[in-house]
Amino acid sequence: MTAKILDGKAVAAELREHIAQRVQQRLAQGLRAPGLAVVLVGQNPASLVYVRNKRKACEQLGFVTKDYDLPATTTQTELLTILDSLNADSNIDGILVQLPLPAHIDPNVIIEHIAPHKDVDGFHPYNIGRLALKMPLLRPCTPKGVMTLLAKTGVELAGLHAVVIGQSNIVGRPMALELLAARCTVTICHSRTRDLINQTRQADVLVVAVGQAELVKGDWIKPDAIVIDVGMNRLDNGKLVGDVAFATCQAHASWITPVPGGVGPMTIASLLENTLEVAELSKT
Ligand SMILES: Nc1nc2c(c(=O)[nH]1)N[C@@H](CN(C=O)c1ccc(C(=O)N[C@@H](CCC(=O)O)C(=O)O)cc1)CN2
Ligand SMILES: [Mg+2]
Repeated sequence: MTAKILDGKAVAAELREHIAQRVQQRLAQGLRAPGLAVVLVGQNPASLVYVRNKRKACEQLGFVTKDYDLPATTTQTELLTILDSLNADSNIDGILVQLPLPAHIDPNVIIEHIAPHKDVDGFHPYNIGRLALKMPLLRPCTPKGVMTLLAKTGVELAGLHAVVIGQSNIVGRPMALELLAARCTVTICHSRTRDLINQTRQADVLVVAVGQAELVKGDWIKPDAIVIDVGMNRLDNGKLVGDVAFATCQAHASWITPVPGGVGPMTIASLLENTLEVAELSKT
C-alpha cells in the first residue's frame, strides 16, 4: 500500500478560486469587499511569514485588510483598545490577532475581547462552545481545513476511530470536536498519554499536532489509515518536516498529507472562507 497524497496546496487553491468568485459577485452587486483586520505584535520570524501570506492572499482575492504591525512592547491595554475600535468598525468583518503573542500579553484575555461574530480564527470561547455543542458558527481554521481535506478523500467518517495527538486550544481540542461532530469515536492523546503507539495503531484517522519532528513512524500506523500531519518543524539543515515520518507512514496509510503543502495552506484558505462567511451575513 502506498498512500495517496492529500494535496492541501491544490485543495486550498480551488477553495480560494471559489472565494474569489464570491467576492467578485458581491462587488458586482454593489456590496463591499470583505474586510479583515490583521494584527501582529512583535517580530516572531514565523509569524512575519504567516501574516505576510495572509495579507497577500487577502489582496489576491479582493479582500481589504487593515494592518497593524505593533512593537513587541505594546501593552495588553493598548491591544485591547485597538480591538475595541475594530469590534465597532462596520467595515471590518473579521479580526485576526496572530499567535503567539509576546509573553506579557495573555492570549486568553485578547481572544475573549474579540467580538465573537468577528472572531474569524474561531478561538473565542463562544465559538469553541458552539462547536462543542454541534452548533458551529466560526470554526478554528486549521481543524476546519483538515475537515475539508478529509471530505476530499470521499471516505465516510461516521463510526471511524479518530486519534488526535495534541491538545492545544488552536488545533488538538477543536480538531477532536470536529471529528466528534462528524460522528467519529475520538481519542485525544498528549504528553502524559501512556503507550502512545498502542493508541495510534487503533486509529482509522490519525491527526498529529505536537511539534515534534517525525515523531510518528510507519509501524505506528494502522494499515490503510488516513494520516493528517499538522506539524511543521524546521531541521538544522533547513528542511521543513512534519510530525510524521512521511516515507515510512506513506507505506502503511491510505491517504496522507505532505509537509509542506498539506494542512498549512488549508489554514489560510479557511481563514478567508470564515471572513467571507461573516461578510455575507452583513447587508453592506
Ligand atoms: N491567529 C492565529 N495564529 C496562528 C494560527 C492561526 O490559525 N491563527 N496558526 C498557526 C500559524 N499559521 C497561521 O497563522 C500557519 C502556519 C503554517 C501555514 C503554512 O501554510 N505552512 C506551509 C509551510 C510554510 C513554511 O514554509 O514555513 C505548509 O505547511 O505548506 C499557514 C498558516 C499559529 N498561529
Ligand atoms: Mg502542511
